[in-house]
Parts: sequence; structure tokens; C-alpha cells
Amino acid sequence: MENISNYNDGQATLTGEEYARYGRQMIMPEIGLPGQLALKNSSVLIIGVGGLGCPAAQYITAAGIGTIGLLDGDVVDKNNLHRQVLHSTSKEGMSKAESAKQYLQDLNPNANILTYVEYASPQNLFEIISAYDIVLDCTDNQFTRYLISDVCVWHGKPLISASALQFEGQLCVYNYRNGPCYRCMFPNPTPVVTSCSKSGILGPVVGTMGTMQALETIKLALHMKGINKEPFVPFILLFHTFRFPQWKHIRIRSRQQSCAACGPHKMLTRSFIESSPSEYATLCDAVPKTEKNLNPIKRITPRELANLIRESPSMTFLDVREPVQYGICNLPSFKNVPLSEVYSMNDLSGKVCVICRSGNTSQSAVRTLQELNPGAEIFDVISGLQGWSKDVDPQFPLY
Ligand SMILES: Nc1ncnc2c1ncn2[C@@H]1O[C@H](COP(=O)(O)OP(=O)(O)OP(=O)(O)O)[C@@H](O)[C@H]1O
Repeated sequence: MENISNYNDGQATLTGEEYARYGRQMIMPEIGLPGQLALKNSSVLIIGVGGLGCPAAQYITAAGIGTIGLLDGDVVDKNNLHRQVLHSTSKEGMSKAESAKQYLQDLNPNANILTYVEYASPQNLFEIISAYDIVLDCTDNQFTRYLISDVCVWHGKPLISASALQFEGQLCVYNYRNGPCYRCMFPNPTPVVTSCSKSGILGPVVGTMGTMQALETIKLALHMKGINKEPFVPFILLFHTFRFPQWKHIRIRSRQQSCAACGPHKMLTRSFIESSPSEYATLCDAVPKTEKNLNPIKRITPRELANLIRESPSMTFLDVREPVQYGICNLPSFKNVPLSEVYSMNDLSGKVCVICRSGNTSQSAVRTLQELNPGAEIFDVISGLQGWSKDVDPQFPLY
């Protein structure tokens, strides 16, 4: 047909279906046809397809980002489903990357979605990241956060990172223009004190932060292609659901001269990261002395505990979980003494058995109690209440 209409931009094109699909966002002057084409020609890697990665992936796929990589070695677990909204009950046990791809491909068949069913590591990440324009850190552990940032610095890729715990979240865009990298902000790893699995997380909170990552991704994709012309100023965004104001936007320092990853005297080269695993690990994780490194303590199995409860009902049984967890489910012989209160217990004698959810906190409690009560015989239960549910009472709820 004679070319009497003008509806595309040079060689890059959108199909009629794409005009219809993205029309509501294309009519905004900040986006328009050039913006939609910029999104289509962008590629984004999402590392971690959990509480943050699911909403982030959902919105960037819906918005028309052309190529999306999903990297996660984990499988869908029932306790993910209250917040990881791309996965569903029928997908329990399935790879998270594959589960998300199924959902996303149905949401937007135009997207080119690639999956990597593996964990990001110093050995695979340089190769994977090289193919993408923008990287999203949606993981939940310090080692991976440093690794992703270091690899992004090496490739010169911008990184949109977020985290969430309980009712709070934060977001930062790293390594873009003169902005800092994760190591500029956090030069030294800290001993990790808590996590979602220990302290809890509310779905809408992590969902909000993942959605904000999607929003920053769209803005950044437009910025990188010259459509969004706002000056980029490094910032950190803080969110707290129960405080006012709920949102705080704080300007942050630019790149640090002293940074080991992006400063002028950087030492974190690709070959160092790939081939010095133990030295590199010490720069990414302040591993607290693990219980394994310490002198062994006496421990019993859940089945031995069942016998003890029957044979010695009058001995002291302590459950060192937080009261809210004790309220969810407990063994009636056990008195609730949260870990923070253990430090003032110096009047114990005889046999004392300590339990927690999975057998980690109870070991710390036993060490403290042993020091405070040298005359008592104190021990804990291997794998805690999870072990009790597995080996003694399958009806006992796992959470
Ligand atoms: N090195 C890594 N490479 C890729 N994905 C990772 C890596 N480390 C963590 N992840 C993924 O990041 C996601 C984080 O999700 P989220 O914080 O919602 O918790 P979870 O690990 O799924 O569940 P929970 O913490 O309750 O056990 C997980 O899917 C996890 O597998």
C-alpha cells in the first residue's frame, strides 16, 4: 500500500498489537513512540525471582522491555507463595525462573525471556551479565549483593538494588554515571543479624519495593537511550510502612576514591573474583564464628527429646523463639524464654533442654546459659521444631 501514514520511527518498529498493548503508557509525553522503542530495545537481568524479583519482572515485562533474563537456582516453596506473586500452588517444587517465565510469557508474548536455573556465582556471573543493559538485584544475601555489584562495576552496568524486611524496604541505583557502587556505600561486610526467614516479611512491603525497582528500570532504560533527560542524582529511597513520612528520598555521595571495586586503586579485578574464592569470600561476608568453629555443645535428637519429655517431665525445657513464634505453635512442656532474656538467667540447675525453630538460635542460647550456669547440664535439640515435625510429629506445623 502507498505509504501515506506515518506511524513508526526509522527502522525500529512496533507491531499493531504493540501499539494497542502499550498505548496507555505511550501517550505520556515522557515516553511516546521513541520511549516505547527504547524499552523494546533494552535488556534487563533479574537476579533472584522471589519477593522482589516477581513484581519487578511482572511490571517490566508488561511495560514492554524487549529482553528479560531470570536467574535463580531455587525452586518454589509453599512459604514463598504469600509474597512471590508469579508462582502459584501448582508450581511448588518447580524452578522459580521457569515458573516465572511461564507466567510472564503469557502476560506478554512479545518479550524475549531467558532463564538461568542456577545461582549467581563468581564463575557464571561475568558471562551472564555481559549480555544485559541493566541488572536488578532481587536477592536476599550479602555475599550475592557484593558479587553482583562487583561484576556490574567490572562491566560498567547499572544496578538497581532493593531489599525488604518486616515492614521496611530500601532501594538504590548503583554504578550509574558517577554514582556509587554497593561497596562505596558499604565498604565492609557486616555480620548478618537477621533475614526474612528469621524475622518475617509482609507481601505488600516487598511487593512495593520490587514494583519500585520496575519503575526505576523503566526510567533508567529511557535515560540510557536519551529519552529521559532528567539529570541523574544518586539517591537512596527508604520506605517504612508504620512511620511518617513513609517514604524518604536521600541524596547520597558519588563514587568513593577509596572503593576497592570502583575506585582508582581498585583491587577487585575479574581474575581475582573468579579465581580466589576464599579471599574474595572474606570481602563479601563477615562470617560470624559459626557454631561449627566453636567448641561442641551437647545436642540431642528430636526422638531423644520425645523420650525425655515422657521420662523426665519435671526438668527445665526452654523455647528461645520470639513470643510471636511461640504463639504460632509450641510444645506444652517448654516455657517461652526469648533469646534476649536468656542473658539474665543465672539460676538454672539440673538438666536444661533448649529448643528453637531450626536449631541455630538454640545453640547460641546453650553457650550463653552454660557460661551463666556452670553447674547445670544444658543441651539443645538438633534441627529444633522443624526436626520434631519431621521425625516425631508430622502434624506439628512448619512455618
Ligand atoms: N546467588 C543467587 N543467585 C540467584 N538467586 C539468588 C541468589 N541468592 C539468592 N537468590 C534468590 O533470591 C530470592 C530471594 O527471595 P526472597 O527474599 O523472597 O526469599 P526466599 O529465599 O525465596 O525465601 P526464604 O528466605 O523465606 O527462604 C530467592 O528466590 C533466592 O533463591
